[in-house]
Amino acid sequence: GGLELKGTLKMWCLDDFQIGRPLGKGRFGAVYLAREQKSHFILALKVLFKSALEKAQLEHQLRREIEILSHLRHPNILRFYNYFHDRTRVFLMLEYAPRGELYKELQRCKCFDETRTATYMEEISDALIYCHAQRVIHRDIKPENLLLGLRGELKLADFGWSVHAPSLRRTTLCGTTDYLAPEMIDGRPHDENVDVWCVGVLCYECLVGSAPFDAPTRLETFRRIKEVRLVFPVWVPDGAKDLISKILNHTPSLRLPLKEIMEHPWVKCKSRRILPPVHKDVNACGV
Ligand SMILES: Clc1ccc(CN2CCN(c3c(Br)cnc4[nH]c(-c5ccc(CN6CCOCC6)cc5)nc34)CC2)cc1
Repeated sequence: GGLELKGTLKMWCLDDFQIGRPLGKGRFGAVYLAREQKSHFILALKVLFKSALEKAQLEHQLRREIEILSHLRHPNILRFYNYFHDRTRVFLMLEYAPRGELYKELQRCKCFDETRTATYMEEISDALIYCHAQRVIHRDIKPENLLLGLRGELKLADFGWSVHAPSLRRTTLCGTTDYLAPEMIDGRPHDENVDVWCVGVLCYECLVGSAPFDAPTRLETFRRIKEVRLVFPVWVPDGAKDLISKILNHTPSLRLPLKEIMEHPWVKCKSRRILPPVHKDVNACGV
């Protein structure tokens, strides 16, 4: 079962856990495998250093991520159970994704076949339909923020950049440029359709093994994104080319809606999505 609830609102602390191996290091901290002492429940514990967060003025962004994550429950969204902090660190209790990070899998396989790619398209579209229904836009969809569950299903993680739509970006852009939508580059107001753009870029990168607007310099990548200079290798199947071309439209409102991505003939025929058995969500950690 889930992490048992003690009393009404359980205040967690580090002593409640046995810390396992590090799952990865980041700029502001690290993620460890952890086991809750009483229930032996396995989870991922993300440790962030308050000093680093303050220096980068990201405390408000973390507060927003916690606020947003604590209300999201979907099989393709990495579950957030609870959080706690001590004098120097903030701890996020997150679902453990047993099959690791999608981008490492993509590096290992070079590219994915149609079945695997179409299944990911169905899963991420369903997760985003759920987020957008709550006016949450992720804004940072890319292989680095996607994890793989027990059955290889996609788990959308890292809502650090997510906001409530509509929104104007306030903090400077950092990290990969390949997934930026044209309106994000121009700093124009953006809405849920930035996530739809990223689904198109992800579909291309999964099938081809490199991003559609990849270029030697950041500036050239921006130019290719704004022109939507889309070039497919000859072997990309027509169904996938049709889907990607309908998503990667410069005009946000003309992009194929998520529901129609899920119903696209190529996705319908190639996807082998397995939904986990629905279980009554034991009131895990009182979130
Ligand atoms: Cl502060 C910060 C620190 C590190 C990172 C980068 N990753 C973010 C995602 N992290 C994981 C989270 Br959150 C939740 N569940 C996970 N599960 C794993 C994981 C699980 C299994 C493996 C081992 N591989 C699995 C695939 O086969 C080869 C071996 C590697 C990683 N990483 C995470 C791992 C670290 C982001 C932010």
